[in-house]
Formats: sequence, C-alpha cells, structure tokens
Amino acid sequence: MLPTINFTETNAYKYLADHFIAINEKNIKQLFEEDAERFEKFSTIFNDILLDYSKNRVDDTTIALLLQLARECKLDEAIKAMFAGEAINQTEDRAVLHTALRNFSGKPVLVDGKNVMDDVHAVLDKMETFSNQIISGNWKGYTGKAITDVVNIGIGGSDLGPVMVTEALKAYKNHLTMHFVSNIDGTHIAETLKTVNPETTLFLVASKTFTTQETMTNALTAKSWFLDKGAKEADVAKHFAALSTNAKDVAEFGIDTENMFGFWDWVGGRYSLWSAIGMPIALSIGFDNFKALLKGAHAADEHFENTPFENNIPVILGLLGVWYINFFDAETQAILPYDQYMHRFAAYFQQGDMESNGKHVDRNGKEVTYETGPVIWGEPGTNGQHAFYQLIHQGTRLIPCDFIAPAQSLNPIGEHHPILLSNFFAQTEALMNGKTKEQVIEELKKDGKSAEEIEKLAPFKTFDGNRPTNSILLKKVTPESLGTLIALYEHKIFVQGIIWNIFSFDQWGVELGKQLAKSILPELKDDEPVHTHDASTNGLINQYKNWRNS
Ligand SMILES: O=P(O)(O)OC[C@H]1O[C@](O)(CO)[C@@H](O)[C@@H]1O
Repeated sequence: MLPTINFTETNAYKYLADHFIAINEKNIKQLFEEDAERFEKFSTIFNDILLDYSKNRVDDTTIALLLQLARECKLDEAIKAMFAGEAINQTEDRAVLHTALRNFSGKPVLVDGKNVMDDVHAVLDKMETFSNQIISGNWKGYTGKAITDVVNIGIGGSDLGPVMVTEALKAYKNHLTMHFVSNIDGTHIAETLKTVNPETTLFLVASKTFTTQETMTNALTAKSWFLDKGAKEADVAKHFAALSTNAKDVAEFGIDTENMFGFWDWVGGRYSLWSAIGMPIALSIGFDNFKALLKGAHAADEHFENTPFENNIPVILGLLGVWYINFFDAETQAILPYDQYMHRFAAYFQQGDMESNGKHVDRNGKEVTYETGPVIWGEPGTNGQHAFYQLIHQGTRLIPCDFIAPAQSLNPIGEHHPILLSNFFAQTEALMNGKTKEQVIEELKKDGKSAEEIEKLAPFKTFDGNRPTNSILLKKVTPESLGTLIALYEHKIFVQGIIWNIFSFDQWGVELGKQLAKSILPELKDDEPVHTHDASTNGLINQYKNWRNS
C-alpha cells in the first residue's frame, strides 16, 4: 500500500509556502551572482546525461525543503513498494512493474509470490527469434517472399512508445519500412495500405486488452484487405502477429497464438514499450539494440531506486515540477528536444504524464484541494523557436521548460549541429537573463533611434527573463541513452504522483469516453433523428445524419 499523506499538510509545505514569498522576489540571474558554486551544486551527470537545473527559481533552501517534502510524503517507501511488486495500482489491484521488463540485475521480481522474470525472459527470447527471422528474410510471406514492411496497428501506449522510439533511433534502423496505424479515421489505414504489398507485409496487432475499438477495427480492415488481395485464411499466420495480454481474443481474431507475444496486467499501457509492445522497435533497429534500450532503462531504474534523493534525477525533476505547479501556479510543462529524431518525445510523454497524473481524487478517495498533473506539450527546437517561444519569453504565463540536446549529432553535416546547439544554449540563457530596459535603450541608441522612438519601443523590447529551464545534455542519442532518458522521465511522473497523493497508474477518465462512443454507434445506423441526448449532442448527431448522404 502507498502512503496517503496530504502534502499540503506537511511541515515542508508550510516552510515552502513562506520561502516562496522570498524566492519570488529574486531572479535567477541574481541567484547566480550570489552563489559561485551554483552550477556545480545544481547539476548532476549520470551515464553520459548531464542534468543542469541551476537555471531554476530555487536556492539551497528550496532544494532542501523540496527534499524534505519528498521525505515527509514517504517517497522512499513508495519507491520500495513499486520495485517490490506491491499492488500499488490500487484501484485496479495490480502491481506496477514495467521495471521488471528491463531488469538485468539477475534478482527475482515477485508478483503474488511468483518470480515473473522467467516469463519476461521467455517472451524476450521469443521476440529475439522472431525479429531475427523477419530481419534476416528467413521468415517468408505466403508467396515465398521476405518481409519488407511492418504495419503496427495500435493506439495510445500501444502506438506512441514504439513510434517515438523508432523515430528517435531511426539512425540505427535496418531495411524494414515501419508504418504505424492508430487513428480510427479510415484515412489512416487506407493511406498506409496504399503503400504496402500484401505479399511482403507483416501486421502487428498491438493491444494490451485486445478489445480497443480503434485497434480492432483497423486490424479487421487490414485482414479483409489482405484476404481481398488473394491471400487465404491459412496465410494470415505468416502475416499477422499479436502483441497482447489477451490470448483468448487473439485466437478468436484468427491470429495463431504461436505468433502472439504476451505481457501482463502489471504493465501499464503507457509504460509498455519495454514489453512485447516494443516489437516494432526490435524489428526496426534489431534485437540487440532493443536490448540496449532496455539496459539503459534498467540503469535509470537502479539510479532511481538507490540514489539518495539529493542526486536522484527523477526525484529532482519531479520536485521542481511540484514547486512550479503548486507554488508558482504553472499550468503547463514544455519538453523541447533539440534533436529532430526525437520529434515525438513530447507527444509520448503527453500520454505518459497526462494519463498518469491527470487526476482529481487523492489516494484516500477525496477530492484534491491543489493542482496535480500539468499539461505537457512541446516540439523540437528550433521549430518551436519560430512558433511558440514568443509566449514562453514574453507571455504572461510561467512555463517551465525542459531543453534536451545531444552533444554529438548522428548526422554531422557542416555547421548544422553547432548552429543547433548554439540555439539550445542561447535559449535557456535568454529565458533566464531576459533583456533589461537599459540594455534595450543602449541597443536602440546604437541603431540611431531618436529619444522619442526609444521611449515608445523600449517596453516591447524588454524581456523580464527569470523564466525557469532544465537543460538535459546527452553525449549522444543511442539506444542505451534513450532508454535511460525515457525511464528517468517515467520515474519523474511517479515521484509527482506520490507527492500529490494520487494514483498514477489507472486511467478511468479515458474509459468513460470509450463507453459513450460504443453506446452512440448503434444510434448512427439509421436515419431516424435521435432525442436521447442533451440538445447539443442531439443537434450534432441529427445534422450529421442529414449531411452524410446528401
Ligand atoms: O493497448 P490497448 O489495450 O489497446 O489500449 C490502448 C490505450 O488505451 C488506453 O487504455 C486509454 O487511452 C491507454 O491507457 C492505452 O495505452
């Protein structure tokens, strides 16, 4: 069982509330001037990943109090409970053990007294054999040809993780062409099927539950297309595999359970890329690279489990987030990778974070009286700079940002990477320093502006600065470093869920929309007007019925 402490009733919270008033008076630039050791103190290196959190609105006292908050909320007990396989997903009565999927410690992991590591290794071995066969071309399609294209059909956690990682590690990929179909909009599957050949395509039906409407509908469409193209039912086994926990429904769908790669209810959908759901990753970059990804994540797990809080990256990131959300009223958190390959990283953690910590009821079943999970968003730099950074620099909102960049480029062409990195360094500096009125006046004078013009323009060109950022500098994006980075972010989400006293591993809110869509679908069958909903929903449905055949 997890502790059930209301963090706003801790001593640390009360001290932080007082301390906030003092720190709110200061700007980060000043904090650097006051402390020559600030960078050394507020940065840490772990396995070729440097986290610099010195450009935050914190000082020694803030960090000490935030760490005290973590201790008062019994974060240490919660971490132990998760790694020990306790059923900490209490509303679903499940353990939370994505860490077991990447456990290379040789230590057993017990769920209800059973060591799950044998099952984990058995699936990994099966994935290795299968992916090697497909990549080598030894696996033949129904006309004797090797597989050239892989279509992953899944949604949410059964899509975003594999998409994000295969994109982030594209530099490591082999000859297979990967496709991902997630949207129920027929356009997604239709456009994908236009580009593939049934004789050389492998479909992966990825669904933890194997009941998700979007995935099942897309998978059935893919199967009909495959059969329409001249293949026989018996050929399905050569072209369809399932990544799921639900063997019964996989068999009913007509997929040979020999081609099923299983996982378990203690793997949350948004934490499942390390499981059989990672098959597209293994196919795209090879099993050894997939294993390196898992090893990188395992290193982060050991770091999270064993490192004192003051040097523990997920703990620090999580607490800084709490500081901004609950004291500075920050509503969002931007994730800004300066790496084109990582262009889906923010989208991936949009689900990871928002589905986990988008909760308003605490672990006692009571409505919370404070803010919980932030809105996560972001795009790769420098595209973001030319789109939404204006608001981050000069808007009215405080938006804490994580800047992520690799020191080494996987495509070191000309001056591209130094230019990219100069932007990465410049942005956090600009966000911190801003530009004073005096600096602006000086610049305008140099430009030959008149006193009147200077007076008019100066307010618009002045930047307050004092906008907080974390910088995460990786030596290079490799399967291992990416695995570490993802797992560090996963654990950050855990830390925040513990502090906010919420359950991070269920997603009841999403279930309601699914149920309602299923009840509306039969009403769309005929052209009779509906009257069973509120006026707005009735109006929309009836207009749809009027227009759909006109
Ligand atoms: O893998 P499944 O069971 O198809 O579920 C897909 C996704 O649907 C959700 O349950 C809700 O969006 C996610 O948590 C999950 O990743």
